[in-house]
Amino acid sequence: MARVLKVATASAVGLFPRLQTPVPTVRTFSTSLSSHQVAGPVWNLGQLNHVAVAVPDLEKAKAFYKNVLGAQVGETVPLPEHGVSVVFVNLGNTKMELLHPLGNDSPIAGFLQKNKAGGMHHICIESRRMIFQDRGELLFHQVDNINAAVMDLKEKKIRILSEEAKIGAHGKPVIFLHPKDCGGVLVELEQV
Ligand SMILES: C[C@@H](C(=O)O)C(=O)SCCNC(=O)CCNC(=O)[C@H](O)C(C)(C)COP(=O)(O)OP(=O)(O)OC[C@H]1O[C@@H](n2cnc3c(N)ncnc32)[C@H](O)[C@@H]1OP(=O)(O)O
Repeated sequence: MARVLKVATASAVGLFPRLQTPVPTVRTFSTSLSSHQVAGPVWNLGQLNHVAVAVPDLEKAKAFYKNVLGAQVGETVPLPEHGVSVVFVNLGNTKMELLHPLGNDSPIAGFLQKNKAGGMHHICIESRRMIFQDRGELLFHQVDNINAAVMDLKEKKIRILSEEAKIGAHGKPVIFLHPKDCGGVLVELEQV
């Protein structure tokens, strides 16, 4: 859903400190947002949030990153709604997420059956809100980017692996895109 803000230049810059004048991305579309009305994606990819690795033995993997490589390794967090337990390894500019199956229907069970020693499971890319300037007026549209992404990707026949966004490991909405539609890589988009 689009929200419209009418603001003066100064307050726009104040509200959205990442924006410097002139506004870097300027597209024109009406207040009722639809991807039909926009030339490109209505959401904006940001940085790599994490690379996830599925592991058969979580404690062994934690010990490897902590004791052998000397990384900062977090606590094990069970996420039953995702069917996994996760551990984040802090790498400074990004993270690794160690994944281990939780429960009977874990979505990573099949992957670990095929890859007994574990392996790279998915990448997670941040998806930022995009702010639009309308017809040169100081009329800004804020897009709920995960819903915009869903709409845009469905039109482009990219399979989304859940009916709707779920809340991911960082408490933010996430969607997963089918690896066969993304060059063989399972892609998670996280709204930031
Ligand atoms: C907490 C949260 C967060 O970070 O915020 C998480 O990480 S949750 C992390 C866990 N959650 C998820 O992964 C949710 C989304 N994932 C899924 O829905 C599933 O894992 C699928 C991606 C659909 C795969 O499921 P499953 O292994 O049962 O399907 P499948 O055996 O039929 O696989 C279909 C084809 O995709 C390939 N395939 C399966 N998993 C893959 C992966 N991770 N990367 C690349 N390719 C993969 C298989 O080898 C197979 O290819 P061939 O046909 O060529 O043999």
